[in-house]
Amino acid sequence: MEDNECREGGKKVRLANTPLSASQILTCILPSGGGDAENLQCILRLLTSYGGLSYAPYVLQHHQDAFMSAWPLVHEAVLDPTIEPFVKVHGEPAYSYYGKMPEMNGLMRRAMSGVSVPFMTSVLDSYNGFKGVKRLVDVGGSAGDCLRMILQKHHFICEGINFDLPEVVGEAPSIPGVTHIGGDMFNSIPAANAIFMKWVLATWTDDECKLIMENCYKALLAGGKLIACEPVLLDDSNESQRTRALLEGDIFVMTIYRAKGIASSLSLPHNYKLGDEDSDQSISDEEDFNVDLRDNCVSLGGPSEKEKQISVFVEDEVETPEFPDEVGFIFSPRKASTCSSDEEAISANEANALPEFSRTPGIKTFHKDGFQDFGSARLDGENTWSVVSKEAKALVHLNENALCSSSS
Ligand SMILES: C[S@@+](CC[C@H](N)C(=O)[O-])C[C@H]1O[C@@H](n2cnc3c(N)ncnc32)[C@H](O)[C@@H]1O
Repeated sequence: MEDNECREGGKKVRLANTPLSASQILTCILPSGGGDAENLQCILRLLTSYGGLSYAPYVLQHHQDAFMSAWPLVHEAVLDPTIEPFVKVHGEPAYSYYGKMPEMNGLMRRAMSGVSVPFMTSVLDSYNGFKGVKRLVDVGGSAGDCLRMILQKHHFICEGINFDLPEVVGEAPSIPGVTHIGGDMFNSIPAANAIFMKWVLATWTDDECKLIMENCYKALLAGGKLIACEPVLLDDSNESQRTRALLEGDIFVMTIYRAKGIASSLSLPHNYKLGDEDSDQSISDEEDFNVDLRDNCVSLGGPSEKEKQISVFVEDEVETPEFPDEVGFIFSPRKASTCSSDEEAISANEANALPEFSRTPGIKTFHKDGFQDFGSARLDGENTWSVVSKEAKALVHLNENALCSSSS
C-alpha cells in the first residue's frame, strides 16, 4: 500500500489531498492500463519547474491552431518578407487576431505570467536600476506581473502603470499600486520617470521599434529612463542551448510576428559592447544618433530633436554580479540613477498635468492627444540617454527556459 492510501472496510482507498505519483495519475487517466509513467513524469516535472506557476499555458499558447497553421508557410518569410506567415494565413497581425478572441488573449496573459515571473525573480535579484524611480510604466506589461514584482521589491516606487492593449488590460487582475491603462504604444505612452519594457521590441521591425522608442522618449519626464529587456544574441554565439533557444525564438518571431530578428550585441550603440566596463562614450549633439536600429539599436527622435544631448556611457554606481552570458540591454540616463532631488521626482504640478486617467485606479482607455501634449512638453533637452553595461550584466541572469520564452 502506498503512503497516500489507506484501507477502509478491506478496500484500498486513496487519501484526499495527498500527492499522487505519476503512475497513480496514469491509472486515473487510463483505468484500463497502459501508458508510460516515466514520460508522464517528464512532462509533470517540466510543468512544475516554475514552482506555483505553470509552464503549461506557454506550451499551449505556442501550439494553438492559429500558430500551428502558420508554420507550414515559414519558407514564405524568405520568399516574401513583406508579410509574415501568420498574416498570410489569418489575414491580420497576431496581436489584432488575439484581440478578437478573448480566450487567446487570456492564454497569452497566463503564458506570459508563467514565464515572466521566474525570469523577473532573477532580474530583481541582481538588477538595481530602479533606484529612485517614482512613477514606472511597464509598456506591453500584459497582466502586470512584472510590475507587481518590481513594486513589491522597490517600495520607493509610488505608482506603477501597466500599459498594454485595451483588450489585454481589460481582463488584467487588480494589483495594489498598479493602474492598468489600455492604449497603443504606437500612438503614445503614459508619462513616467521610468519606462520598463520586456520582450516587446523583439517582436517588431526596426522602424516600428523606432516609433515605440520615440514615444517612450516623449513620455519620459526630465531625467527619465528607459529600461528595455530584450533577447540579444552575443557575438560569440555558439552551439549552446542558450544560443539555440535564441535562434529558435528568432524563427518563431519571424513566423508569427513581424520582427526582422533579435538584436545582436554587434548592433548595440557605437563602441558599446555588453560587459564592456571601459565603454564611456558620449555622443554629442553633432553626432548622428538617428540611425538605423539594426546598426545601432538606438534611435531617439527625429531631426527636430537633434539638439538634445544624447549620451552613451557606463554607469558606475550600479552593483552587479558578473554573468558570463548577457542577453539584455538597457537604455538609461545617468541622471535618473537616483531620484533624490526634487526636480527628478514628479512634482505635484506635473502629476496634475497628467491626464486624469493615469491617476485613477482601474482600467482606462488611453487618450492619445493628452499624452502627446504632455510628452512633448518634456522634450526640453534635459533627458540624457545612456547604455549601461553594468546594468545590462545585472539584468540578464536568465535561465534557459526564460530565454526560450522571450519571443512569445
Ligand atoms: C511578448 S508580450 C510581453 C509581455 C510582458 N512584457 C512580459 O514580459 O511578460 C508583448 C506584449 O506587448 C503587448 N502589445 C502588443 N502591441 C501593443 C501595442 N500596440 N501597444 C501596447 N502593448 C502592445 C501585447 O499585448 C503583449 O502583452
